[in-house]
Amino acid sequence: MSGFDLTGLTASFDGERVIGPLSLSVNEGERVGLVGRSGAGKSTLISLIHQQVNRTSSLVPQNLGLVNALPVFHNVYMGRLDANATWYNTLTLIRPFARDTREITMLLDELAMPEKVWIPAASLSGGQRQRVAIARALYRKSGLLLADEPVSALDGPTAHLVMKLLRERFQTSVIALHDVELALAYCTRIVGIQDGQIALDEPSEKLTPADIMPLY
Ligand SMILES: Nc1ncnc2c1ncn2[C@@H]1O[C@H](COP(=O)(O)OP(=O)(O)OP(=O)(O)O)[C@@H](O)[C@H]1O
Repeated sequence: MSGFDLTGLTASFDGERVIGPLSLSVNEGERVGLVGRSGAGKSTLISLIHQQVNRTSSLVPQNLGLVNALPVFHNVYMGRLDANATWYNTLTLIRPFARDTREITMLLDELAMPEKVWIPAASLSGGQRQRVAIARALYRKSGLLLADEPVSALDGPTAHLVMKLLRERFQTSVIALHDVELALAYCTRIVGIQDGQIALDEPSEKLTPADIMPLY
């Protein structure tokens, strides 16, 4: 099951409520675009969902969560750390197994950066770092993707390439996007967040960019 049905979602910082209480139910197969102005609560909502689904989802956080001192390979490999035995993960740190190297290089090839597999994450550009976090989420092979602005640092054609890949590989997704056109093109449902509440929830096919603009 990759959908979820969550109620009573709330988050506060320093005693100030920034999310909810709200309910969000997402069916398997839905692709939800989370939109809303900066500070509306999208990132907070994504991490709440991630906690509530017991961290089983594939997550692309806004800060990417890469380990700079490790090569791209190991940053991607981390997507599936919990699926392997400790001895296997420890050996991989020193000398990766050929089948994992093959799989991860193929993923990086799909993201147009196979030559970076042994480069430390610290030496990558912003857009390359973002693609490593996306590769890590793809490598996890979860049915549910939670992604926070996953293509914000990518040029137009690369953003489309990544959005197509995410649509193809994840059955269900919740993706925060500032680019309303991308949200309408790749998501089946748009959820608009305003002041920590759901202010819009409609199928994408019923919406135009002008319908979403009042949220900004
Ligand atoms: N760790 C934190 N400590 C205090 N306040 C926080 C923290 N994280 C988020 N907030 C506050 O919660 C509110 C929602 O933030 P959040 O990052 O969820 O918004 P967002 O919609 O994702 O914004 P953006 O589009 O800029 O990423 C903001 O007012 C923000 O200042």
